[in-house]
Amino acid sequence: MPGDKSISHRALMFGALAVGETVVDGLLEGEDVLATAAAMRALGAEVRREEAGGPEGRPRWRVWGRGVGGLVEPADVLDMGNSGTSARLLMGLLATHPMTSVMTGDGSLRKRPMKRVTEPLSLFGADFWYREGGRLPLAVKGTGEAVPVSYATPVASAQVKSAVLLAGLNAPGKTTVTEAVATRDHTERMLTHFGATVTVETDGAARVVTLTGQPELVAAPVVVPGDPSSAAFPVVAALITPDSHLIVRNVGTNPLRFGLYETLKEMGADLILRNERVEGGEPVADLEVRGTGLTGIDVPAERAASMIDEYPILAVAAACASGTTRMNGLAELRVKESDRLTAMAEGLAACGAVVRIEGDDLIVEGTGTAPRGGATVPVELDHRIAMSFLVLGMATEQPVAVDDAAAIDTSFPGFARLMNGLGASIHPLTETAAP
Ligand SMILES: O=C(O)C1=C[C@@H](OP(=O)(O)O)[C@@H](O)[C@H](O)C1
Ligand SMILES: C=C(OP(=O)(O)O)C(=O)O
Repeated sequence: MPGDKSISHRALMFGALAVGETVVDGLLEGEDVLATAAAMRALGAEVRREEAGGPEGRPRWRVWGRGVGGLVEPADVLDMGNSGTSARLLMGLLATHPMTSVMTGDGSLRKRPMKRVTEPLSLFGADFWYREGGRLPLAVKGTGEAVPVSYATPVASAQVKSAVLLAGLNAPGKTTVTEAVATRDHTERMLTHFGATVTVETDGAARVVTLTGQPELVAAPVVVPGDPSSAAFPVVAALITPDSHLIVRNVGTNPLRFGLYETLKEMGADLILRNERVEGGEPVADLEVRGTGLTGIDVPAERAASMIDEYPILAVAAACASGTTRMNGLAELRVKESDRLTAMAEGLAACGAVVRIEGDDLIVEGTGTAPRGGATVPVELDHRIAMSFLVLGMATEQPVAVDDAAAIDTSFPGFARLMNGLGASIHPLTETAAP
């Protein structure tokens, strides 16, 4: 599996703030992470790639950091491409550096809401200018005299939590984020790994995370595990293809990222974790899966944060399962790279599935066999929509097409090659000549 996207972004950002050389193996070389790498270079860090410097001749990345508070003003606009994580986490860093930066992104990112981070970041003393609705392009004037902040996140979002914690890195005293539902904790884990003091108190599903500001971050090696959000595609492909048998090696199993696999097991998936171990502070395992059929279930809203990027591919699994699957509490899907709730409902319906949206819930009526397929689905710059419908096409009678597969490279370079090696037939459609 390609490296974990969330962990890859953080390895580059924290490496750029640490003193010394951070060596990163297994970095995801997707466009989103490359946008973070370019931004960290523009902010003064040295970031280098060695073609075959890592284990088994894989690329190795090295980052020489500038110390907490040591980033320099970028000379040009920072282009975060398609990546919400790059944009929002970086805004946290920029908010507490005394300089002015301008940020933009692609047509998808420029539609996504940024007030969810600019509002808490203003509490540190930063100023923001943005388009209507808090949209990119955006300018931030960071403060050199930040005050620490205590903030309760109104949305379950690891990006909001992380943006506040990263701003808190360069504020004296304790910055606290309270979240009503736990979201992925890679920021907390990796900041601790780099020497920061981060405490986490839990109260039922809620968490209170406290960071002590202005630590000296010390360079530390990072081994990036395989991305469970990417592994979801071959795993579901195997589950919806009868008689499949697949082992996916080295997949991160962090419990705050593992909701999809829990859900698939509840749907009756033959899914076994092998060789469970801890690598670089994160739990990993090999996943063994067999295609033996799935049954629809109710997926509780409380689980959404632990599988937020996996609903498109879960909806595909549900369309091939027998019985009703109800996915509850998906409001956040409307503000991803596209409106994923609508994209899945419309795309699955075009492929012949029975599906509906009720409020923020997605309901898919499975018949025990895959829907017929035979549609071309608009991707709207959303990698997960593209990959989900291509996987569906492995099980349908008629082929499924997507109108643009380029976005897949943001998180899963080599997706088509890998899936074709498993028996898929993903290929560009040849243009028919104009009459
Ligand atoms: O912190 C992160 O690395 C991410 C958090 C999630 O976003 P939200 O915080 O908006 O839920 C997720 O969708 C994204 O792919 C990666
Ligand atoms: C939502 C996603 O990423 P981001 O928010 O970083 O664009 C994703 O990868 O599905």
